[in-house]
Amino acid sequence: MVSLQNLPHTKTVLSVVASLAASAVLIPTVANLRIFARLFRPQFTLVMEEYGPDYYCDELFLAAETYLGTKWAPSIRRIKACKKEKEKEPAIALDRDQEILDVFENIEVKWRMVIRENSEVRNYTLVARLRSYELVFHKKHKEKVLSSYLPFILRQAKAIQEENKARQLNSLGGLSWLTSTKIDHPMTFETIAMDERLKEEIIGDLNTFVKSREYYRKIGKARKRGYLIHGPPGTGKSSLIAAMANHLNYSIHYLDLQEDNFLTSYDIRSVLLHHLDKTILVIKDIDSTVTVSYRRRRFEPRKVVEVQKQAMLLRLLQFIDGLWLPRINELIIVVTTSKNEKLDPALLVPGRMDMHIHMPYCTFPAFKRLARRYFGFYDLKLFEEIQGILETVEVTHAEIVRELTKSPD
Ligand SMILES: Nc1ncnc2c1ncn2[C@@H]1O[C@H](COP(=O)(O)OP(=O)(O)OP(=O)(O)O)[C@@H](O)[C@H]1O
Repeated sequence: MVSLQNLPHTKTVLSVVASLAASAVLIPTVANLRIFARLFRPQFTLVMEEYGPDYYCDELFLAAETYLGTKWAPSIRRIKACKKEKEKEPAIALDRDQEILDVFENIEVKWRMVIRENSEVRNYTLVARLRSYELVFHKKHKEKVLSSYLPFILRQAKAIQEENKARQLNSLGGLSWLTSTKIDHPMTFETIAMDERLKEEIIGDLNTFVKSREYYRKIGKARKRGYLIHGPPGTGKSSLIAAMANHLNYSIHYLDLQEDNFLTSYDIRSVLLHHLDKTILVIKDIDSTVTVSYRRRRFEPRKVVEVQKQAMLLRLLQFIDGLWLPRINELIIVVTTSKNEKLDPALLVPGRMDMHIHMPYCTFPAFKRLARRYFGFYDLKLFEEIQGILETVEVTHAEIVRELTKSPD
């Protein structure tokens, strides 16, 4: 909640000034002159309270807290530190009555943290302590502070929060996402061995997607991009997903389409609505079938049926494309298969999966990259022979890595 106070009130100022001026003439002390100067300083104070009228945490207050947490000033004597589970580092915040000076495009502003005891009831809740940030600046900068500085604070805070967010690996347990671990996969686009032109194409596509928020908003579509990765087991499909997540700084959600309860549209909806933001939703081995047991009505016996994963995936994609999912904000869907020829043509129509990526058996350039990564070799006489062999046999990257890492020699 933000309120702008023109301090001090003109009438009060004039009357106080009149009496002060009178006394200042009689006793022109330094203290009097200071008070005099302060009263004339044309300041505005912008107040940002923690809670809005509906007792919702105010976005601007939180942004200010995040932004100021990165600022340090010798004047600060007391700070607060707290850490949320999903964050990498503890967050630092100003404590009561602490002040920070900031300069933005030659404008000087002063931030102050204020805590008031309070007995106000908001939305049936007693707010006992009201925290707020006060921003003090010269009144001639009012327009600039409102139109440039505050948006700058919001942007900065978002970037800091993103940076501090620990990326996670999640999988579906029942109908909710379980966080198993933090992503710490070393694979990057630098280390993955694959066709260089294809790699550049994927990086370009990902970068365009990330930058196209405005475009998706304009066309009114859910902001998602689908990648189909196909190739034999061990050629780097999962490694590519890790490289994509590392490149984008996204989390990963594994969706195992085995769940019995994944049959109803309601379930799909509740699973997806769980704020899948800045994440890669991974569905592996889409060519396979899953055995699902279900019952149509409550007292009927359960039936066991074989369901094509692709049918479930299609349904999921239709839901995501549907209008009821605009809340999904930056979602990348990656499906993998080792049998591309078994895929349902409906899945391959343009717009369903935006990019088809083939991960073939290991080629000679890919081998050289692996050798360089594991041994630091750039060239060897033996390479000629290996090149000849790779042209005649089908060998996966995983097999080569296993051989290369058998012994340090
Ligand atoms: N293209 C690659 N570049 C670098 N390392 C690779 C590559 N492909 C495979 N590897 C190595 O082999 C291991 C297994 O590969 P990965 O799991 O990515 O293959 P996959 O195609 O996803 O296999 P699957 O289909 O069985 O899941 C990786 O952890 C990595 O060490």
